[in-house]
Amino acid sequence: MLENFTGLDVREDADTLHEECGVFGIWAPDRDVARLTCFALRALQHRGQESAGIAVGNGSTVLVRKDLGLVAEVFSDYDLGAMPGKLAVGHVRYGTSGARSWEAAQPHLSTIDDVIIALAHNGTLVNSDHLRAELDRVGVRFRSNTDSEVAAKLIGFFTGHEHRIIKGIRHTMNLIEGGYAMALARENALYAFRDPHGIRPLVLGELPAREDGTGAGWVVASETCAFDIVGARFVREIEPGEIIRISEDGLVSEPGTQARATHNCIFEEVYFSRPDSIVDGSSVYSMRYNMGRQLAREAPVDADLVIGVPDSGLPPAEGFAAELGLKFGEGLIKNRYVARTFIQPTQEMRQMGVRLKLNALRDNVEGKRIVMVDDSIVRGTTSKQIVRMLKDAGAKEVHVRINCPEVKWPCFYGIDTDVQAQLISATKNVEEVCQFIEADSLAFLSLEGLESCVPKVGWCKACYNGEYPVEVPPAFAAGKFVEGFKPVSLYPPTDGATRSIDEELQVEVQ
Ligand SMILES: O=P(O)(O)OC[C@H]1O[C@H](OP(=O)(O)OP(=O)(O)O)[C@H](O)[C@@H]1O
Ligand SMILES: NC(=O)CC[C@H](N)C(=O)O
Ligand code: SF4
Ligand SMILES: [Mg+2]
Repeated sequence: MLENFTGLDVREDADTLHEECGVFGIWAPDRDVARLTCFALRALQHRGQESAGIAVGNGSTVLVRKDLGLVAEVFSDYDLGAMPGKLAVGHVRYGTSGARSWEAAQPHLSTIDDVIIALAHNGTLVNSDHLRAELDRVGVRFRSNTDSEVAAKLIGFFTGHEHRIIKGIRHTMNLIEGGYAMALARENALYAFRDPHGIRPLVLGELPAREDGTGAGWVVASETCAFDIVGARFVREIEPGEIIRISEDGLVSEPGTQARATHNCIFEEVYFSRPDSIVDGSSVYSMRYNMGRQLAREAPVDADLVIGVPDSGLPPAEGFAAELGLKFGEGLIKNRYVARTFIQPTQEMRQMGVRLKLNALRDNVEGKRIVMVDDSIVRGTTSKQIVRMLKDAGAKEVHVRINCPEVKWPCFYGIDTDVQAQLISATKNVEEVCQFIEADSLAFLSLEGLESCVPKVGWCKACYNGEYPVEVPPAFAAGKFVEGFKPVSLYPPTDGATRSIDEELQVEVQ
């Protein structure tokens, strides 16, 4: 069955904004680490539905199980029972680099003599082609064509020379550019590290001991919602450029690479993160609610009912209605058993995909002037389908309100929107998009309005304003921008971006 998928890249067929990836790591020698990782991955399932994997360190080696499919499809009770260990890392994938294949599923392995390491990565590395060629030159072989495997093999390569994994990670962090939040397992230690701009999120939590004093441990995850499910307490964010190492010796924070200006992905707040997660000290739910209120102040409209597009459009719709004193209610019912994985690659089936997932609630919308709030318009497929659905169900007017600005620029740091021509707002203005989705009116939240609803940390906003914190190498960007669009690089590339492996081996790391 797997062979049907191997090497088949279906990302071109994707028709809505897809998530990125979720990573998790746990150090808890007297807990069932594989099962706890499986629970955590289920909490992070919204971040990626293509494949799932768990690697367990059991003191003497690393065991991995990964496959295409949802977490519940990949891991049986039997599988989890066969993976006892002290620590584990887990991953759910929506690929941004390489095929949607078994080989591209994570964690990726690398061996250094008799030591095995397993790496889980959320993000995209913009210079992985150069680094792959470098590894290729020195005889390193790959099983997949993903950027994440390049990182795993780089760590393995440098560790082979330096004989310490921490040094292997540091050399790798010197070279890789882009967005990354990574968790790495070896047989007796867990590592977690994050890109120097903090583009992709990674948080640290603590597992409290049981009443008898056993069971204490540490966890790392893309989002805090994964902590709640395993009973862990949020401790702090993993800092940009930091490496955390957890072993019998406890938790140690080590410098990885020089932190640069913080640029957390603002789209996490808008769409990717679950509303019950806490990001930068604020609840995602409350930030989205406030985005809805701000949107209502910026683009008010009189209506009989405000509805949200499930799931991420619900909190801002509630805020929008509250701000204007309008009625908030359900207008769309979501079939929670439909996974995008099953959406087929023809236009007819794509459209059916939205209908499979959502249906209009005629009782509530018939004869009414509706405000429909969603988090974003990317390619425009979802909004167009839903507006039609609401009108077919008898809505008199449908006013669309979007709680982020127009997505005009491609993302190269972990989201699969790296081709600008696919973004409807890159080539159409608000009025034209409104016509395309056949709405009665359309408005987007301003960038200033969005920023007023999130904490005052540094943000990556490149998909809205074209200002990229990490320079995208010309070869990687080739053909990805619409003619006439000139991205701005906020900083020059680092020295490591184009360095060869031989040159990096001359660099002293601690
Ligand atoms: O303009 P489009 O290209 O259609 O993309 C935008 C839509 O994609 C996302 O929803 P998605 O269906 O991916 O997931 P969700 O159910 O989590 O909202 C997002 O919430 C928008 O609804
Ligand atoms: N969405 C992601 O974070 C993907 C991670 C990695 N670039 C991959 O394609 O596997
Ligand atoms: S470009 Fe947009 S989606 Fe990509 S990391 Fe930056 S803010 Fe996030
Ligand atoms: Mg949606």
